[in-house]
Amino acid sequence: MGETRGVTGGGQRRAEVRGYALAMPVRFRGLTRREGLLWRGAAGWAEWSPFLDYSGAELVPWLRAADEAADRGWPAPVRDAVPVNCTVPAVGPEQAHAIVSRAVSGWGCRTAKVKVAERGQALADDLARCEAVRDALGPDGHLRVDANGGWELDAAEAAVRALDRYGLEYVEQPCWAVEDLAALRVRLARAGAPVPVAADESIRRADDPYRVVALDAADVAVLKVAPLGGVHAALEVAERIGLPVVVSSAVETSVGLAAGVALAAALSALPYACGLATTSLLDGDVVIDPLVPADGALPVRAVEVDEGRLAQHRMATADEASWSERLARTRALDEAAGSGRG
Ligand SMILES: O=C(O)CCC(=O)C1=CC=C[C@@H](O)[C@@H]1C(=O)O
Ligand SMILES: [Mg+2]
Repeated sequence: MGETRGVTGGGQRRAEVRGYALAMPVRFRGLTRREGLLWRGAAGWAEWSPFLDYSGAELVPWLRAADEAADRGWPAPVRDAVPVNCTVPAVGPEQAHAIVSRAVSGWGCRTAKVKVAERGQALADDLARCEAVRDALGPDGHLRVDANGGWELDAAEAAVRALDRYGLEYVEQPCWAVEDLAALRVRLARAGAPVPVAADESIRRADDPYRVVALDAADVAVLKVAPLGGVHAALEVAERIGLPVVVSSAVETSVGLAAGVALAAALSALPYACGLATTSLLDGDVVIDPLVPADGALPVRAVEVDEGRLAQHRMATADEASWSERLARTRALDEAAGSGRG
């Protein structure tokens, strides 16, 4: 063998770390490939897969989420399945229609989240995509859009009012600044088009996730387990933020998705379908029984890595070494912060 395999964990826990690399046939979040590290602890399998545009201290919550999965485990669920939406990348109307039709007929999904405001595209592209998704959903389906902060305030108001001809359940992160989210809510209400606003990046990449409440900037809070530091930490945000909550993935394998399902399963209320059906964005998985929706929902259950699948999708040795170094630097940051937490 001779491969140098990483290890992680301080003290007595020295878990073997292995990397995965999966193609993403359809570009999403600027990605055509998803990579991460996996290891197993006493409580289960952990995935640490912070996107490469995350660095330094931003990587620590992702590590705490992984250590929680491996060593502590998650809170008890209050439900045995969580409703999920399908996710439509910034593709053409025909492809969007096919993605949603497959999700409706194959998974029983009744909600679709559509990526809009993609760099290099125009509102006409978003309108055509949402028209096709509405057709595939039928009149009773739920259609939400996610701009990832891509609109300025005036463009956001124009786009949301135009896209609302297809009936929007909510618009996720229409603008980047929390102040603009608040201003947009006021404008939409005044215009008689009060499309709910969901905050995502303003929570997961913010120093203060509660500022969206202080500024009355959102109707819905989107929570992702990894950037918020784990299921327990995200539950605390859910309880404190005082808004309806949607759980969304970070496009992980079923290992990381299981944490998102655990969060959604532990929430006292779950008024919206969750963005956890994202294994379809990856060209494969690493577990024995991937988390694929049925009857519009994902089951609440543990997952086990399939050694054959992991071998098939194993990260190249050099990449695994640099990811392991990234992990070691992050663990050192966490331990230094921990000693500061002392
Ligand atoms: O919420 C969903 O439907 C799926 C997950 C999803 O949309 C995202 C995952 C990861 C990063 C983002 O590009 C995006 C999001 O902004 O919510
Ligand atoms: Mg989002």
